[in-house]
Amino acid sequence: MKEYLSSADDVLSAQGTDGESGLSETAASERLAKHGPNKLKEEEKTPLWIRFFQQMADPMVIMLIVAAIISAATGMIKGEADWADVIIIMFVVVVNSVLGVAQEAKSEEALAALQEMSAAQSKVMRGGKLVHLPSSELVPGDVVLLEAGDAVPADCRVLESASMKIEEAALTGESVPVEKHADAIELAAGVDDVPLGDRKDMCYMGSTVVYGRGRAVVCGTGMDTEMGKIAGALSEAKEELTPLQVKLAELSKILTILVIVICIVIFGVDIIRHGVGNVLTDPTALLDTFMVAVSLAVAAIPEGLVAVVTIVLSLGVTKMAKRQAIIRKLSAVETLGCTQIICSDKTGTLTQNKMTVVKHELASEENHFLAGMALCSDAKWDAEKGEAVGEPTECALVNDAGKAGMTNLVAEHPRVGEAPFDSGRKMMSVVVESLDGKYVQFTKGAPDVVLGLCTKVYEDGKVVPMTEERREQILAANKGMADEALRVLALADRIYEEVPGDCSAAALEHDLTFCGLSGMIDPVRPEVAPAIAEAHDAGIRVVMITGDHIDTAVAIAKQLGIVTDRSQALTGAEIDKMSDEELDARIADYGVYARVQPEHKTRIVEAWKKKDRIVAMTGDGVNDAPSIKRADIGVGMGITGTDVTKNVADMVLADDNFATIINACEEGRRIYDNIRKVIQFLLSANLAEVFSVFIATLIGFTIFQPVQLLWVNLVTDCFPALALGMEEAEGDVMKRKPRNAKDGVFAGHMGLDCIVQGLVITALVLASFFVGVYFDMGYINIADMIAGTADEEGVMMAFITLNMVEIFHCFNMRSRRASLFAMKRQNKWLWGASALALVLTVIVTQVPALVLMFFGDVTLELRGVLWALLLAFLIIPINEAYKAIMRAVEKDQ
Ligand SMILES: Nc1ncnc2c1ncn2[C@@H]1O[C@H](COP(=O)(O)OP(=O)(O)OP(=O)(O)O)[C@@H](O)[C@H]1O
Repeated sequence: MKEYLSSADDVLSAQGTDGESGLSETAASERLAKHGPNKLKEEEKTPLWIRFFQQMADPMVIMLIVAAIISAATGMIKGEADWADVIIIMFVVVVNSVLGVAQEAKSEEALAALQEMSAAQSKVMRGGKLVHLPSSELVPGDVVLLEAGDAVPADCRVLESASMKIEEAALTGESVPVEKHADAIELAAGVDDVPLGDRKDMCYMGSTVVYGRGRAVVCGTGMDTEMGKIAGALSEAKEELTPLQVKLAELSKILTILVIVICIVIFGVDIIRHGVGNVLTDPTALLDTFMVAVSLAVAAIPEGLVAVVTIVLSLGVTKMAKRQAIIRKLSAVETLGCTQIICSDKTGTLTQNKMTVVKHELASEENHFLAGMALCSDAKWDAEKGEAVGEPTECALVNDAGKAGMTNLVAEHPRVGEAPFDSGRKMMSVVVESLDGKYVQFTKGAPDVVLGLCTKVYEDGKVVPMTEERREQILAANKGMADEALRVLALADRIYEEVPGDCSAAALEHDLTFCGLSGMIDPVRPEVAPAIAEAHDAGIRVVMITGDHIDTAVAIAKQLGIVTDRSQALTGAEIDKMSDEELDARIADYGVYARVQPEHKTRIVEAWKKKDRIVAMTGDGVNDAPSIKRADIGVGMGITGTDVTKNVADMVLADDNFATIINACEEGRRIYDNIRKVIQFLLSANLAEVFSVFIATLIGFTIFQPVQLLWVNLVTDCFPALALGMEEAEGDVMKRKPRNAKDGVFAGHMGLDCIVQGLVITALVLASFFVGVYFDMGYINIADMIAGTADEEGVMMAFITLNMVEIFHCFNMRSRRASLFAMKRQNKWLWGASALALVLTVIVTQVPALVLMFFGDVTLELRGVLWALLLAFLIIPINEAYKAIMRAVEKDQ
C-alpha cells in the first residue's frame, strides 16, 4: 500500500488501529513479536576467536612467538630442549590476547550501555493513554505524537499537523524543512507515483521535526523503513580515539623504534663479545642474547599503555553515568578536565522547572484570564492525578485554572486553530470556540512581546484602547514580579465571528486585547549554588543564558552567586546591536544573557573560543543544536532535551541538573590525573628495565632472563597500573585552575619524573644484583660475572628488588607531588593489586619447581631476600625527597 496516496482513515483501517487511542498493549506486543524491534540492522560482530587472533597480529607478539620457536628448535638440535621458555612465552602470548579481547569487550560494553541510556524515546498512544517508550519498541499501527525537536522514529503517515515542519535532509538532501499535512497526495494526470521529498503527508525515520507538532500513524519500522532500504546495514558505531589515546599510540610507536634500536645494539655487542667467527660456526651461542633482545623489546615497550588508558577511560565513563552524566563521545572526558567556561540554560538546569503561579496582574475578569491561559497551553488536565501533565510552564497555568475549578475547559472550548510556540517569537496562539458561538483567540507569551501587539486592554469588563500610561503600568507590574525572580507570562485575546481562514502566526498575532499577567515561581535547585561556588574555586566561570526576562534572570543569578549586579547582564537585543569585535572585547564582563535566541548562543560560544577558552554549552531546544555543536563540550538535557540536541551533544545530563556538569568536570580531572599517574608508573618501570639490561649488557653480563622480564611486565606492572587508574580524586582536584588544553601528556615535568624515577629504580636493581654477587662469591669480579659463574644469586635478588620496587612505587604514584603519607584515604584496589603481585612474586621465588624454571639451580639465603627488600623499599624515601624538591621548585615557578 502506498500510504501517501490513501486517505488517513484508509491507512488507519489498513493498519488496524485507532487514530485517537492507538493500539492496545496486547496488539502492540503481538506486532512487536511479528515485526521485531524498530531498529536498523547492525553489522555482524567479529567472532571472539578472530578477535583473539587479531590481538596476536602485533609485531612484538609475532617476534615473541618466533623467538619461542627458535628457542625450542635450537634446543632440540642441541638435544637439550628447555621447554620452560617456550611454555612461559606461549602462556604470556595467550594471556596477553585474552586480556586484550577482554579489555576491548569491556569498553565496548560500557559504550553500548551509554548509548542505551541516551536512546531515543517516542510519545505513543497505547490503549488510549499517552506513554513514553524507547523508539525501538514502536510497531506498525502505533499512533505517535511529534513535536519540534523530535527525531521521527519510524516511517509514518501524518494524521494531524499543526504547522508541523520536518527536515528530511538525511533522505532527500533537501535541508529546507517541509510543512506536512494530513491530506492524501493527489497524483497529477499521467503520473503514477511521487518522489519521497513531495510526500507531504508522510514523515520518515531519520528526519526531524523542526517546528509545530503533529500526530501520525506508524506504517513501517526497522529495516522496512525508507532509511532501512538506503542504509542496508548500519555500520557499528566505532568510537574514534581521543586525542590522548592518539598521542599515546604515537608515543608507543616512538618507544618501539627506540627499543628496537637498543636491542640491535645489544645484539651487536654480544656478537662482538662472542667473536664473529665463533658466531658463524655456532649460531646457537647467540640464542640467549637473541632471547634477551626480543623479550626486552616486548617487556620494555609499554604496549599495555593504550589498553590501560582505554580501560581507565571506559571505567571513568561508567562512573560518570552513575553520577548522571552520560558521555556520548569519549574525547569529552578529556576536554571536561580543561573546561573553563560553562554556559548554562536557566530553566530546568539551574532551576527545578517546577512552576507554580503565585501572582496575577489582571485586566480582564479573572475567570476569562485563567481559562485563556489554560486553553492556550498544550498541557492537559489529568483528572486521575488531579493535576496537569505536560511542559512545566504550561502545567502551572492549567493547574492555576484547575484550582479555580476549571478542569473541563478543552471539551467545552474545542481548539480550531493554532500558531505553535517557538522560542524565537516567545509566544503562542490558539483559536477556540467560545460559549456564545463566537471564536476567541488567546495569545500567551513573554509580556514585553505580547504587550507590543496589544492595541486594546480590558478595563472593568469593557475593552478600551491601550494608552502609553497603561502600558507603562503593566510593564512596571511585570518588572516588579521579575525582580522577585518570578517568570512572567502575559495573555491577550482577540474575538472572531467565524473561524479565521489563516491561522499562521503572522495572521493571528496583532491587534490584541491585553488580559493580564501571571507570575510563577520556579525555585532554584538547592544543589546549584554550592556547585557554582565549587566551580569558582576550580577556576571555572559559570554563565547563565536564558530566554526569560532580564530582571527574572538577574534576580535568580544573584541568588546563585553568578553575578552581583544588573550591569553584568546583557539582553539578546543588546547583543544584536554589538558587532562581533565589540562582543569579543566585552564578553568577559557578562555573567547573564537574557531574552536570547539560539543564534545568540552561537555568538557567545564563538566569542569565548576566540579567547582560547574551553567552553561547555547546554541546550535543549530545536535551535540549540548549532551552539551545542560549536562548543567544546556540547551538553544535552536527558529529560527535557529534544532528540536533535541530544544527538549532537558530547554529554547528556540524565537529570538536567547543572550540578551534574560540575561533577563531570571533577571526574574529567580525576580521570586525566589518573591516566598520567598510570603513564608515569609504567614508563618509569619500562625505562628502568631497559637501562638495567642495557648497562649490564654493555659491561658484559646478563642481568635478566627473558621470562623474568615478561613476568614483571605482565604481573607486577599491569594490576597496580589498573588499580592506579581507579584512584580517587586528590584533595585539591577542584581547587586548582583547569588544565591547559594545549599541554602535552608530559607537561608539569612528567618527562623528567619518568627519567629520574627510571634511573633510581635502575640503581636499586643493579645495587641488589651486586649485593647478590657479593653474597654468592664474597667478592665482586666483573670477569667472573661475564663468564656467567657469579650471577645466579644476583639475578634472583635483582628480580626480587625489581618486583618489590614496582609494588612500593605504585603507592608513590598515588600522587605525583603530594607525600604518600599525606593521603587521607586508601585505595583498596591498589592494596588488592599489590597483595596479588606480592603473592605471585613469593610463589615464583619460593616454589622450588618454579625457581628452577625461572632462575635455575639457586637458593637465596634469607639475608639476600632482606637486602633485596630493603633496597626496593628505598624507592619510597627517595621518591618522597624527590617530590619535596619538585614541590619547592614548582612553587617558585
Ligand atoms: N509555553 C509557552 N507559551 C508561551 N510563552 C512561553 C512558553 N514558554 C516560554 N514562553 C516565553 O518565551 C520565553 C522564551 O522561552 P524559551 O523556552 O526560549 O526560554 P526559557 O524557557 O525562558 O529559558 P531557558 O532558555 O533558560 O530554558 C520565555 O521567557 C517565556 O516568556
